[in-house]
Amino acid sequence: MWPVTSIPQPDPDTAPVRGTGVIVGAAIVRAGRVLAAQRATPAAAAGRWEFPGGKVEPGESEHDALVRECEEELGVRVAVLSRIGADVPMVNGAVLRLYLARLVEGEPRALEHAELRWLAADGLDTVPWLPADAPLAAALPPYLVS
Ligand SMILES: Nc1nc2c([nH]c(=O)n2[C@H]2C[C@H](O)[C@@H](COP(=O)(O)OP(=O)(O)OP(=O)(O)O)O2)c(=O)[nH]1
Repeated sequence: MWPVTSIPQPDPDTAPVRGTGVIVGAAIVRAGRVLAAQRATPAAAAGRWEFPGGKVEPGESEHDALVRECEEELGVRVAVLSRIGADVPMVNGAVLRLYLARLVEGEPRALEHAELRWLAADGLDTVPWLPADAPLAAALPPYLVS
């Protein structure tokens, strides 16, 4: 019989994660409200709300991925600031990582989403978030003081 050994597990909040395992989201805050986006696809996630963003491509920094995704999805340029909350593990083994962001240029348009909404702190629970986003939305109120 093989001896049973205890393998130390990395701390999920601090361990480095390979680029393709990270989904970055942008909490774009303006005047005390955060921009939430309703997914249009795939069918299983359609109707749920999320933060604009997406997968970090190999060789791409997380900041660059967020800037790229916000251009593709919203038609805006953002400045990426500090991280918000801890990584949220997702069912596919990836993690969702949220960053505070500010609009630098343009007005967000739903180029890939079904709808966009600016939510104040007291409106964060008015939309059905994707499961991984709920704990991150709950961490937002301190950032939504106008
Ligand atoms: N962008 C984004 N995706 C999220 C969030 N929460 C969450 O569970 N997801 C999931 C949905 C998808 O399964 C995955 C990211 O998919 P995506 O479609 O946004 O990423 P992408 O643009 O890089 O994907 P692709 O269509 O280019 O393949 O992460 C979130 O807040 N923002």
